[in-house]
Amino acid sequence: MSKISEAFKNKKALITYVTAGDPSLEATKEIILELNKVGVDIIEVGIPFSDPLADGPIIQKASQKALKNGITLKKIFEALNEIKEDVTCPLVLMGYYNSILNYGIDNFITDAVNTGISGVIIPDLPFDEEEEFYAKIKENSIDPILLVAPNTSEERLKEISKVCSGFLYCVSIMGVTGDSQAPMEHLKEYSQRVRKYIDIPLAIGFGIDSPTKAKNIIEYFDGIIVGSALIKIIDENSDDKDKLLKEIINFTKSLKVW
Ligand SMILES: O=P(O)(O)OC[C@@H](O)[C@@H](O)c1c[nH]c2ccccc12
Repeated sequence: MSKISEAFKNKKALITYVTAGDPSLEATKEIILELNKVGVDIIEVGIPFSDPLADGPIIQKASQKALKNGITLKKIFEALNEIKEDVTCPLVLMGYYNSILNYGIDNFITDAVNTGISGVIIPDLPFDEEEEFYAKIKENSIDPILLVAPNTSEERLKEISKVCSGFLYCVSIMGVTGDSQAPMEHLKEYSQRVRKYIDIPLAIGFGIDSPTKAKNIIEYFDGIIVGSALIKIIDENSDDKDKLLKEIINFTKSLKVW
C-alpha cells in the first residue's frame, strides 16, 4: 500500500497546497513542517510556472513571486531533501509538464524518488498523453494522481481508473483554482457518479476556502484539497513569519471538521 493510500485508510484526509518558494524557499520548508505537525494528511507542493493555465489569480501571483525569487525545480528538490526526514506525511509534487520536460524526465523521476515524493499531479498532462511517463512514475512507486471534472465522460473515467493511483483529484468546477463562488450543490451526485467507475479515494478541490464548506462536502468525498485560501494567508502575512505560521496553523486546524 502506498503512503498516499495509507493516508486515507479508515479516515478522511486533509490535503493542503503550497507554492514552493512563496514567499521564499526557507519559508516553504517551515510551512511544510508546520502543516505536517498540525496533522495535514497530504501536502501538495506546487512548482511555480510562468503560464499556469489552471490557476486563478491568487496562485498565479504566488507563482510569479516564487519565479522572481529564482526558484527552480532543482532548488525545490534540494529544499525538500533537507526536510524529508522530518516530514511524515506524503508529499505530492504539482507542476506543469513543461517544467518536468525541461528538467528531463529521468532526472525528475530520480530526484523525486530520492526526495521521497509520493505522488505527482500534472494538470496539463492527461492520462492518454505520454502514457510512458505515467508508467515510469508508477514503476518507481510514485502515484500518478489524475484530475477529473464534473463533465468527464464515463468512458474517460473508466480509462482513468486504470492509470490513476493514490487518490483521484475531483475538480469541483470547470474553472480555475481559488474560485470562492464555485457552486457546491452538485457535489453529492458528482461523487456518486465518479465512484461508479473508480475505487480509489476521491479528493475534492477548487474553491474550498472555509470550514463551513469543508463540512458541507466532506461526507461525499474521502478528502478535501485546500490551496488558494492558504496561499492568501501566506500572502497577507509574508513579512511577519511568526504570525504567518500562527495563522496557517489556526486555519488548517479549523479545516479538520471531521
Ligand atoms: O486553490 P483552491 O481553489 O483551494 O484549489 C486547490 C488547488 O489550489 C491545488 O490543488 C492546485 C494548485 N494549482 C493547481 C493546478 C491544477 C490543479 C490543482 C491545483
